[in-house]
Amino acid sequence: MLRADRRTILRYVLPFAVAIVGILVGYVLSITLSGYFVYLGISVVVATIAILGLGIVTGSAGMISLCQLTFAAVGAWVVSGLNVMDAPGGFVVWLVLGGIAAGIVGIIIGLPALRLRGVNLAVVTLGFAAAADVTLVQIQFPGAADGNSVLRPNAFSTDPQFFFFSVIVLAVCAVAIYFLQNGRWGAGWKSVAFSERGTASAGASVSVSKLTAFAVSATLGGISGGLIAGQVGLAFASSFQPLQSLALYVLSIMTGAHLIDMAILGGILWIAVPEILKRFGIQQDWGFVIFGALGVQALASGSTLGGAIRNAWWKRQARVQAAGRADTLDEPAPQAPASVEPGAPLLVVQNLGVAFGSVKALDGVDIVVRENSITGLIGPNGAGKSTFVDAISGFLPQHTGTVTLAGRPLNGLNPTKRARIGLRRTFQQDRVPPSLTIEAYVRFVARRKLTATQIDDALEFFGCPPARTRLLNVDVGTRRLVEVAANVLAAPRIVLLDEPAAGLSLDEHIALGERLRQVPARFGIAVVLIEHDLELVRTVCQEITVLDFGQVIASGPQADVLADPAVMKAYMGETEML
Ligand SMILES: Nc1ncnc2c1ncn2[C@@H]1O[C@H](COP(=O)(O)OP(=O)(O)OP(=O)(O)O)[C@@H](O)[C@H]1O
Repeated sequence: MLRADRRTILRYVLPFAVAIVGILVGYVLSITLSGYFVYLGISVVVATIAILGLGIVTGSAGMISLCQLTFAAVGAWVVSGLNVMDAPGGFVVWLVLGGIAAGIVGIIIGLPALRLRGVNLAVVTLGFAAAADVTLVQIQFPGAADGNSVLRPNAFSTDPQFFFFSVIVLAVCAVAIYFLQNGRWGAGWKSVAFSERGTASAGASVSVSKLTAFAVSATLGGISGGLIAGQVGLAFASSFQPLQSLALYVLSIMTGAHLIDMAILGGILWIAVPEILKRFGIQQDWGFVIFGALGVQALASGSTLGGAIRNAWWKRQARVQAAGRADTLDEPAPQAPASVEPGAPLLVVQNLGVAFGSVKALDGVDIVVRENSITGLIGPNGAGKSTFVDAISGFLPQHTGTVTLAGRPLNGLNPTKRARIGLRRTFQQDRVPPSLTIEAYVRFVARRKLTATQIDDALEFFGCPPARTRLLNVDVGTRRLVEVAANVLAAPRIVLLDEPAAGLSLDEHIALGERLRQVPARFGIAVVLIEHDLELVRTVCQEITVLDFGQVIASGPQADVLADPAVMKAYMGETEML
């Protein structure tokens, strides 16, 4: 395993090193390329910035945006307007202001994304692009009518110099995006793309994740538009048409433009395809047909070029690492610390009821979970266990009855707020975003400062793979363990585990049981374990509550509950089986 401190250094130093190399390459190209290719080079860089931004909404956050060039038009408009006004600060300041203005428009356009998905969101964004296009044609860009050309920065006034300037802007944007992608925001974007419920239960706001994705994406769009204004001098609506935004979208989903190298490839294709057509004497509009065909292929295959290449590489790496390491889950659990006595009532549920139409999934359920305790919640299929977890964690606000955590009423709080005040849950279905590394996922879910060593220790305790492992390369059972470890590292008051052992082998069940038993003493957290596997519940839980047809039929110390004839009858159907 890579040492934790080396891992941290690599994460911070590498992106700057790559950016500096990129800038040097840009400088060399700026002094070696001939005039026409310099102009094309500027266009490639500008398109790369726009596609990189688009990749955040489409590739990272899994939404659709068909108006990236309209955000670019906002940036170009602001730069042109400030140029006409001869505003202080010069081109660089105007460029930044253009990006900020586009970012604000991005948030406004992102608002419908809080309610809309898929085709509906596509229609909204395309409608915005079409409306903006009509308006721009009518009113034109500031300075366009009287030929008031945008002034480039003094040191970058020639085309080769402006190309070099654009490369520097791209490098700055790329480093910023790298850190955003690998920070909380990026984890939020990837999480929301995979599961909104999983995102909320990690204490993150789904709305904030979506809006930040739109804002950052539009900001980059605005910066690219500002650069276009500097490149051409006089901006016109024809550079920002909705059809071009559509083609840009196609390139972003085809290449996987949230990845910086793939955004560069997208930028090259954006310029190269029409250029090649021109060389062969074919009308450049045919480029849209080619982009359309590539888009259909990308949507049909469901994967991006960048994603496919990286997945293949990571799978290979995972195989090499797996060969060199014994499976930690099979190792005996760490030495148990002294067990702690359960404390005061922590989670108090009174008269909880949930109805789906005429089906009463929960009816008058009372449960008390004490601090530092492990309570098992069992019952046959359809008894209401998952409904209970959903109601307690805030996903079923229509429930009746009251729920308090450490005396604080939870009624009316959404899942994000409940997670933030110390009530965490895991899911029966896989809600762990495969596009993250284990470490990034753990940091996202934990929502608190953790050293690499703390993460490594907790992962080792739960028998998870090393922190750098991609979740994509981890089987579903192990992903559940990572989910448990991450939620425990969040240091909540209580964690509700919905069938955490599903997908694990028998040996792994036993190992997990041993580890869960130690959670209250080791981490100071109360646990509610929802399980079908009675052996696991027997091993782990002091107290057990049994649900049947949405009602509590028994509750109390393990031995008493499991000996209860009503439980035997309801849970297993026949008494001999318990
Ligand atoms: N969204 C829903 N709409 C309608 N009925 C539902 C819904 N969710 C659950 N139910 C019903 O509520 C009851 C309780 O379901 P729930 O999934 O909570 O049971 P469970 O004990 O978790 O079952 P399992 O062990 O199979 O996961 C079942 O009758 C189920 O069909």
